[in-house]
Amino acid sequence: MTAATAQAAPAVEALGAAKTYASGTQALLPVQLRVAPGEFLTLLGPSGCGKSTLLKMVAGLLAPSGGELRRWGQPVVPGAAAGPELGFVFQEPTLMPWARVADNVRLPLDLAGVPRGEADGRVQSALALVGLQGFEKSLPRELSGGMKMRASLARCLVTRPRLLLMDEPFGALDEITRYRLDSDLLQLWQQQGLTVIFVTHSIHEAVFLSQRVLVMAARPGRVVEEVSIDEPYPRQAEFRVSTAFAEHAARLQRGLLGASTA
Ligand SMILES: Nc1ncnc2c1ncn2[C@@H]1O[C@H](COP(=O)(O)OP(=O)(O)OP(=O)(O)O)[C@@H](O)[C@H]1O
Repeated sequence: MTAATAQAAPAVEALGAAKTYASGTQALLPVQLRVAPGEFLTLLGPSGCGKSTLLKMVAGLLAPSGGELRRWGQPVVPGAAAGPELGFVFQEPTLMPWARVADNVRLPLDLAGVPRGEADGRVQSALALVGLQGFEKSLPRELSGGMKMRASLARCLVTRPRLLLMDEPFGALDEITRYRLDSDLLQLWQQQGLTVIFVTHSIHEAVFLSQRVLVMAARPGRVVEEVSIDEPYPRQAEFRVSTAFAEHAARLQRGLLGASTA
């Protein structure tokens, strides 16, 4: 494959990707999905609709039981190291409690054998991107929940990923902190030209962030609707109280309700 075809390939494709666990649970019926480079896509749905399952299959952390996943045109090999191009942010910040912020953020570079001088420079840049300059020497217990999540995001950005998979990253935060992190994430997404697949239960978070939302339903897990949030960026706080925002939220709400009564 040439560099030109890699550029043209979708960032992510799911070609009938499905998952039935060994227990017999149909976590995800076959999904057809194409995510363009630079897109912000959100998976929205209730607990158990297969959001994490789909994200883990895209990351190669979980093998599909049917169909295929591709990243940048290449088949995803389950269990194979994804490389620095992919970042995965979990709901829990999963920081090493005994290590200072800078050491936590440098971990992926240490594991990859990046020389210390270069790694330290990249850690500084990643901390600046998430607004944590000055907290290099802090321990995780000295940080607020939002700051821990920023550190976790910095640890992900330090490898300079092109694709960010985010599994309810701000779900445990208070609403105001979450709004702030949502806004900062959008800025990062635009600045860095990232492709993002974001998982949430929150209709409002989905509307605020996304270009496109896949509405999902449970038992069995499946995609029931695809909704475009055709609103310009940058999206300011006022967008949250606009009529357009309310209309998009109502549309997603109807999609979720329709799926739960179907
Ligand atoms: N390892 C597993 N073995 C068996 N069943 C599983 C496993 N992981 C998930 N499931 C089941 O698959 C379904 C989809 O789970 P998944 O975690 O993907 O949903 P989700 O939408 O991400 O839920 P949540 O929002 O609660 O995280 C659920 O019914 C869940 O119980």
